Amino acid sequence: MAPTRLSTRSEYESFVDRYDTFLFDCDGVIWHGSTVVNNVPEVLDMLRSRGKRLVFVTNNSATSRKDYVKKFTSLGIQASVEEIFSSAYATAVYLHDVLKFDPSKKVYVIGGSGIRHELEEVGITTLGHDDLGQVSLATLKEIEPNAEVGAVICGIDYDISYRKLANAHVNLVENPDCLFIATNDDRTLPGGKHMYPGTGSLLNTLVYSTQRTPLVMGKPNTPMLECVLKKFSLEPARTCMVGDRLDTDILFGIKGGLSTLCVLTGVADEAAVCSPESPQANYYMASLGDLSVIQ
Ligand SMILES: O=C(O)[C@H](O)[C@H](O)COP(=O)(O)O
Ligand SMILES: [Mg+2]
Repeated sequence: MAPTRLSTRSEYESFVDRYDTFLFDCDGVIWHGSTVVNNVPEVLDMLRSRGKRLVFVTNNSATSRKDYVKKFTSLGIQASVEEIFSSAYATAVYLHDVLKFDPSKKVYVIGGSGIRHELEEVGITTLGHDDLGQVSLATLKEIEPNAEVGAVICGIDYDISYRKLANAHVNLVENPDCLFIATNDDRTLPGGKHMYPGTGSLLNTLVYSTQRTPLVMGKPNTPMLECVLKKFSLEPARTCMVGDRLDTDILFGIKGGLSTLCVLTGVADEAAVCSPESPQANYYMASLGDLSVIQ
């Protein structure tokens, strides 16, 4: 079923009135990199003024929730830590609360400060963020499995290095008890003008070399979905997931029994959004900033 295209003021009004909670994806919906999408701050203000609850659900694990608040503020958007649910936070919650990860063990991280800080918040020590040094065949033998490492986590890492990959690889291959977790597995990362390699593209280097399958946290996978549904006690019939990608955001909404809105901000290809295998009823399409016509 093709999505219902919203384009008139009355269509926007009745769409907004249908829901109490809006889950917003971030990359490609609220912003592209560090550029906010036109009129989106006004749309979010309008929703808040109508008493709507906003939750920001992002697969981007590069930034901690506290630092996301700073980013939102810098872009003129009000947001609290409690409203932000990133794949780094979902990973920390899952390791700590669900897997009951042994705090005497450490986590080797391929990823940014977002993962490190969220894990530290739940008392888990991380390794790997400064493994940036050059490697040669002569120095390769220095890279050994570390018995203290109980898990390897892979997220988006703008400072990816062979040294990090080699450390992650030996820990995953030499220690079968070492958990293998990915914050998400998006193939690409929207950066505004272009798409770039996403977490999934980095992750698959390790999947290929170790022949191990990671547990993936982020949209549309179950760990993130269950955490969000539980933490915010969502009423599916009154909740809409707003995203830019069918394979993560829209599928996440469908799995949660939510309504979905696919936004067209130059990332989601309109043809793909309208593809015949597009999902179910309560599936909408709009340019998010256009909703600013209603106050
Ligand atoms: O590669 C990634 O990690 C993702 O493309 C990216 O960060 C997605 O973030 P989201 O659209 O879920 O905010
Ligand atoms: Mg996105």
